[in-house]
Amino acid sequence: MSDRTPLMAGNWKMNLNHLEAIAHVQKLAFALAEKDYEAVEVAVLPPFTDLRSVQTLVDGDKLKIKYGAQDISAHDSGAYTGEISGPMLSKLKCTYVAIGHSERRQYHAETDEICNGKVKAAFRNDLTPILCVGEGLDIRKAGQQVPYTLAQLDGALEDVPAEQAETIVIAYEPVWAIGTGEVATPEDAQEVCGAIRGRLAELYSQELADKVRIQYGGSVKSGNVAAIMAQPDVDGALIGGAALDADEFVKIVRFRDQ
Ligand SMILES: O=C(CO)COP(=O)(O)O
Repeated sequence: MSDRTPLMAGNWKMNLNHLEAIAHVQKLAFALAEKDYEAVEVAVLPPFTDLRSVQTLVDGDKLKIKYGAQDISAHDSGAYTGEISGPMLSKLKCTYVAIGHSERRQYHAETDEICNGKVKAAFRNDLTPILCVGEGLDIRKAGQQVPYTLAQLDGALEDVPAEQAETIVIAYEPVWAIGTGEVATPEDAQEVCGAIRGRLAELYSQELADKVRIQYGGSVKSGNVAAIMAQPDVDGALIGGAALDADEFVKIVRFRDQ
């Protein structure tokens, strides 16, 4: 068992307005106990428009729930209509920012180069990137999931120094398992998460690789989380649909009880 603290993060995607966000975080705060936060780091990634409301609640009640954004601009300010900058997110005391989620890669044509710019913007602004990588079904069928995912990792980490890379979170999310109910087997998750850790050791050092948390994402639920978390290189989960149900999310946080 590693000494990496598991990170359970709820990616709300484009769900829950700011009033619903407040109600949801209040439910989580009510259900979660001190011992949960000691065992697991708990985070939510709401839409941008909810972040101020979540910050006010977390700050006001000194909650231990962390929060962050689902995307970030590669630029810190300027004429970039519709974008949200790193300084804006760190001013709202965000801890995390998801970068390169497959839905952003697919619908917004985000390349590894764009992700690299966003990873650097996050670090420049004291935000921890949750870098999402993972293959589509065609790649999986061709048995190319490891080289494909490692190439995404290499691209997003280009010129990122070790002192920054050691704090990054990597989320391995096979695209074919997202929102489909088709969860990867624990062995599938371990194969790629283990390869990611191996590549971090090659790019940086084994010591650094041993510090980095690697999450699995894709149809995680209370019923399958324990088996996935039992894998040696899986240090948490990035949860989509199941994170919108507070009771279910709390059960996932308590994966050791499942
Ligand atoms: O994309 C995901 C989290 O970022 C996973 O989504 P689901 O848990 O809904 O499959």
